[in-house]
Amino acid sequence: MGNKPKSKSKSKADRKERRSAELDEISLLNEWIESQKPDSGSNPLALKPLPDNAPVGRLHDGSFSAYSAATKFSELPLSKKTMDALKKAGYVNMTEIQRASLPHALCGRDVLGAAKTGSGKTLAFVIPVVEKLHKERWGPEDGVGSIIISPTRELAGQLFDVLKTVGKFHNFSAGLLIGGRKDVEMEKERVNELNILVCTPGRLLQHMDETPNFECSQLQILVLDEADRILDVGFKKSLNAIVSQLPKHRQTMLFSATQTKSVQDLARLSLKDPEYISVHEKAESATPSRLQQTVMTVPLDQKLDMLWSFVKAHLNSKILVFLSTCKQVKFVYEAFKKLRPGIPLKCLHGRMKQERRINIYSQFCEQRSVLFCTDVAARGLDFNKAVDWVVQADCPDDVASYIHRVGRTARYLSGGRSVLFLTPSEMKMIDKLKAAKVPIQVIKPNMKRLQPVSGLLSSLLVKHSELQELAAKAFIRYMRCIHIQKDKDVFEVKELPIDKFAASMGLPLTPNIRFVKKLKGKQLSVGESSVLELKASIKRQKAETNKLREENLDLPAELLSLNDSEDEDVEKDLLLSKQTETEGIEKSAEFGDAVLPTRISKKKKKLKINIHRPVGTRVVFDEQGNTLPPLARVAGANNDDDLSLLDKDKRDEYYKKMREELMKVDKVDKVLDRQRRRDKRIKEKVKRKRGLGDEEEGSDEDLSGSGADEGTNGRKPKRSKIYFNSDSDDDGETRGEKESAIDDSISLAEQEALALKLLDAMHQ
Ligand SMILES: Nc1ncnc2c1ncn2[C@@H]1O[C@H](COP(=O)(O)OP(=O)(O)OP(=O)(O)O)[C@@H](O)[C@H]1O
Repeated sequence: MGNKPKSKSKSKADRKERRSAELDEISLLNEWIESQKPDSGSNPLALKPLPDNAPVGRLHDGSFSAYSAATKFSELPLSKKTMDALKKAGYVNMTEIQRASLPHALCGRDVLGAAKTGSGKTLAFVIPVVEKLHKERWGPEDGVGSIIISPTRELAGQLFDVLKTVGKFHNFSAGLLIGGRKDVEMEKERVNELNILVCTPGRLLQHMDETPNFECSQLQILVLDEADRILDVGFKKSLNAIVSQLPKHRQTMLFSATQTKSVQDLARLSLKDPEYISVHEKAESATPSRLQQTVMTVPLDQKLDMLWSFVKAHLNSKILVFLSTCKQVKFVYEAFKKLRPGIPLKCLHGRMKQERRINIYSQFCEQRSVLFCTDVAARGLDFNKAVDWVVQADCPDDVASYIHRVGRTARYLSGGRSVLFLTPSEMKMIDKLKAAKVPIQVIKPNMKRLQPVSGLLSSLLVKHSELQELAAKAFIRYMRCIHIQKDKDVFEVKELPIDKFAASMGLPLTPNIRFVKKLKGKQLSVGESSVLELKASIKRQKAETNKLREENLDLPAELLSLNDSEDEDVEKDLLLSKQTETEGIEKSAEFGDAVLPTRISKKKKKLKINIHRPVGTRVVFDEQGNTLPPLARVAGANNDDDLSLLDKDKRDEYYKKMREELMKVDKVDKVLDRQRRRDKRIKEKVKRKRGLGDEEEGSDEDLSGSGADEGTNGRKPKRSKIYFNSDSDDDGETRGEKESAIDDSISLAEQEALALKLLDAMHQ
């Protein structure tokens, strides 16, 4: 009992001692920072590094070591708590952007930092944030001391994790404020107690507008990560509203791989003589040196074939595929999933629920898989285990967007590869990339290795009407996206093979798009064209905002042969099929010379062997001796009716008939299949009994062992279930959905058989 007051006083004394040690440390750090400040405008990278084992901090003569020449974190004037956290996380040596910016940022200057993707910019601003509040002895009662703004929720989450790592031993409170979370009311209750906010602009503004007593009048540091994006037109209003509520006297830091220097932008943020730190400005390339970048021409109507072929040839890789709209991501993901490429597929876009987005993001961090995504994943994300390939299946909006997308691979010290598909009318993008110091190699696709998928898509679309709807929406969104693009040197709807593209997606008809009709229909007079241009520019602005919304950026080898120079590595790796990956596929099979198996196409080109067709299935040839994909044959039979399909009633009737026929064929198929499986089971049973008899005669132990192994009646698990289980898990689908996914998927053999039967039935 008597001990109690003693221990209380002891802990009080401890606290007092700790506080006084902390105060001493802070005053030493301040003295050190003040005495060795780098000259304003100087580049710390130009200084001679400190010799190894040189004394650090206060020296014998009372002076301090020159931290502006630091190459290691331990040579910087950092608190022990931050140093311990960095050590624990394994950070020892600084990257160039950290060496160049930290000395300036630690002495309180505004910083405008630019460095290549994956070069460690996050620590370059998180460390000064933590240190500033530590030195100010910031506490819960002081309110918001720092705000870090990110354009996307995933990136905000990632920044928050880095902040937690660096601030591990500090006592600040920090909060992640991003849209799409249901607990906004709880957030409102607690947000006033937070010292550091990591947020997206929309959510921050929501709190500024709605949360009682929420204020940031004491703010010390504001950070904009991916600053050029946040200063973009899409965020303009939100950012202006946010900045108007912040005190002008603060430190501001802006970071990005593609930095803004626009005076207007900087004036909006009231930067004071900012330090422009662009460590890779003089570098030979604007992208990481370990990144191998290639580009090839892919006609729009062969894009899906090319993408499918690429995925099939890289089943052991982690691949990020960028498409331009959410709808395309959905369509390609759903369609490819049904075709079962042999690698888990995932998709990420802004229309997904937040929880699902987070799940997909973390699963992709851990797993070999293909992630189809919009630009929501283009910036800042640091996928835990290296991404092997970045595939830009759709052309990026501009050079900056290209740089950020490819920057998801080859991060820090690791290597990576990227390939960009450009349609013939988008080829000017190559000049723009080269002018921006992007070392990109032009390569030619090896059409012999192309695996056409369009025919399969046609059959999928007939079987699954929801997929047809998705395809139509994806088609329309893509066209609109091209239409509203600013850069008309690169993006021009008129140049696109619209009908062929629709057909390549498996669509029986080209969906009607008003603006395309308008563009096609008449030659515009000068007056009309400027009115249209004006309308287009308004649309572009709206679209920019919508795009950000879509992304939920929170507003309320063998396929390729090198063209110029030969690079064997690239050649081999791109679409180099491994033997194991081509199981069930005739190795020597060739496929058509880029013939698109579209239904409406009347061109009869050579199409040799369909490599998807399992050995032994029936092949049907047309009069010229060419094979035809399943539904192209059906369409061929009705070629005369193609035009009449434009009539909605007739089209519906046509589809209804097709579906009925398919259902009939399905029924027959199911009966046959059931019978086949029953026969197989009986055969296996007989075989097992025989085997069992042998074993019984041999040994009892063996018998029990084999019995245990055959807990599933000796049947092998179904291949499709294993695959779809893993995929469905990826999607966070409910059990019911998973099951329907299993039922819905049709194998290639089934598709062929169905189409053949359907053809017979229709002829009859
Ligand atoms: N000093 C360091 N030592 C070791 N690893 C580091 C260091 N600094 C950063 N990294 C690692 O490098 C990777 C990339 O860092 P970061 O995400 O900060 O890059 P970035 O420059 O912000 O990229 P982006 O422009 O794409 O946003 C991360 O995995 C990070 O942990």
